[in-house]
Amino acid sequence: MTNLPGIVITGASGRMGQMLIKTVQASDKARLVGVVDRPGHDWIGHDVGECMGGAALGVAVSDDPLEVFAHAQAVIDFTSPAATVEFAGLAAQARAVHVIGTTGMSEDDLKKIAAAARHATVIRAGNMSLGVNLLVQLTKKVAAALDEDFDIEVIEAHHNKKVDAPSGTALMLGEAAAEGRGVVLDNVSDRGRDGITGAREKGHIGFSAIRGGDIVGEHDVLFAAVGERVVLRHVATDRAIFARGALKAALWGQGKGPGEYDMVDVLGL
Ligand SMILES: NC(=O)C1=CN([C@@H]2O[C@H](COP(=O)(O)OP(=O)(O)OC[C@H]3O[C@@H](n4cnc5c(N)ncnc54)[C@H](OP(=O)(O)O)[C@@H]3O)[C@@H](O)[C@H]2O)C=CC1
Ligand SMILES: O=C(O)C1=N[C@H](C(=O)O)C[C@H](O)C1
Repeated sequence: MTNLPGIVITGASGRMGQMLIKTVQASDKARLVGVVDRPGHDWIGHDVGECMGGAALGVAVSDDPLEVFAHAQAVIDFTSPAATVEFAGLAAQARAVHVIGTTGMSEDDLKKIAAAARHATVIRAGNMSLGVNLLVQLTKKVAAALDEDFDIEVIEAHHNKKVDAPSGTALMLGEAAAEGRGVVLDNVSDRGRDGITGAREKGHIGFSAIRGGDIVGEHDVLFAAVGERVVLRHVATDRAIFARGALKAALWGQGKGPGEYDMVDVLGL
């Protein structure tokens, strides 16, 4: 039992943090060795199981990531860009696999994570579910098959607490569509249309974001031509799909060399 990879969860009190803790706890392939939350959070020092309203798990919430990472084989991190950049350096120092689900990262954040991945195993994806990663592959194929007479639009919907847009998943889908078409997304991306925008430019890839209620995550890739439309869709109804994917990544990463990997590597898609 004690030979099982030890996992640390950051952002313990968050929506994904709590789901990840339950997922690791229920697994017979890994053990929960630590959880981290922000300094000053009222869970610090208390048993995380009790904080979550259940039975004690024998794991206290810490505000000292480096001390906790030192006991882990993997850190699963769904927090904020600033926290994730800090954790990337600390996980590398502790020689723990860093699984990153955090979205909304800037180019500068991504450079810092790439730097950490020069001497650490980092697995990062804007969506850890099997279904979305399959949709990414399908999007690439459909975009390669259809010409610019088909306008590509990525439409996403999430809960009203989400802080970043477009979602990490929408960006993955946009990148896949651009790759399928043989173009660079940054050169053809249409985001945040408002006012007198002019007619849609041929070849562009548009993004729209809906925010409301408790929507877990919904993504459509629309290929719209004159007289017909193709729609590829993924609907998440339970955050457990992301947590299962993240745990799978943490286990897959054991023994892998330094580098930045994604869920396509993990799932072998
Ligand atoms: N890749 C994927 O499959 C998925 C990715 N996500 C992404 O994961 C991220 C988190 O989502 P969600 O759980 O809904 O968000 P929440 O806001 O519910 O959770 C984030 C948690 O991280 C904590 N946190 C922030 N900064 C620190 C820090 N410096 N040290 C420790 N903890 C910190 C927050 O604490 P506090 O509240 O005090 O700020 C909070 O508890 C988002 O970027 C989201 O887009 C979500 C689902 C799936
Ligand atoms: O913030 C969320 O909730 C989600 N974030 C990820 C994203 O930005 O795509 C994944 C999922 O859609 C849920």
